[in-house]
Amino acid sequence: MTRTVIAQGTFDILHPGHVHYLEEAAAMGDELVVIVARRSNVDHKEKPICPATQRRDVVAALEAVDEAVVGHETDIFAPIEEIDPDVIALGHDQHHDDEAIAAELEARGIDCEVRRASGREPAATDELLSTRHIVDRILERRG
Ligand SMILES: Cc1cc2nc3c(=O)[nH]c(=O)nc-3n(C[C@H](O)[C@H](O)[C@H](O)COP(=O)(O)O)c2cc1C
Ligand SMILES: Nc1ncnc2c1ncn2[C@@H]1O[C@H](COP(=O)(O)OP(=O)(O)OP(=O)(O)O)[C@@H](O)[C@H]1O
Repeated sequence: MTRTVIAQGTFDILHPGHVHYLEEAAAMGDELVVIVARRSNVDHKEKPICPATQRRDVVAALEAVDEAVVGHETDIFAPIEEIDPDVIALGHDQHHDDEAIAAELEARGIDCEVRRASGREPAATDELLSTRHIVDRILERRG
């Protein structure tokens, strides 16, 4: 049986940290589906610059990714219910509470494991492994 993994995030300006996360998530199963956050749901940091459909299309073009979808506007568990994954891979630094997610999955009758991916160690000292760092660097050098 195909083991489906879900990864999710903003993916505004892609960098090797995203690739690391998505490759690790893909290795947790046979098929990787990525949920791309809507602008309205990114409220714990600066809003993304690129439109959601653009972020989705670029993520979908990555080798590790089988499918990318723009997330639901109000109920972040609605796409999960529809996709019915075997694993949800949380990013190493994501603010979501693993146990709260597991409890909501159980409440909705979704039998799915919640796992954490690891962080990528910089391969070179000048690697920019965060969208925020890339934006800061652009402002510093071109602003
Ligand atoms: C299991 C799960 C499902 C999610 N589904 C959606 C969704 O359907 N729509 C959405 O806009 N955001 C969704 N999100 C939220 C974002 O993907 C993300 O966590 C956050 O808004 C963006 O911040 P980040 O990239 O720093 O994680 C989901 C998050 C989790 C953990
Ligand atoms: N350096 C990294 N190593 C491993 N995973 C990462 C790294 N950077 C981001 N990710 C993962 O990619 C997913 C999407 O993250 P997001 O798009 O918020 O990236 P970000 O570059 O960290 O953004 P920002 O810098 O704006 O906080 C998250 O699950 C996050 O944990």
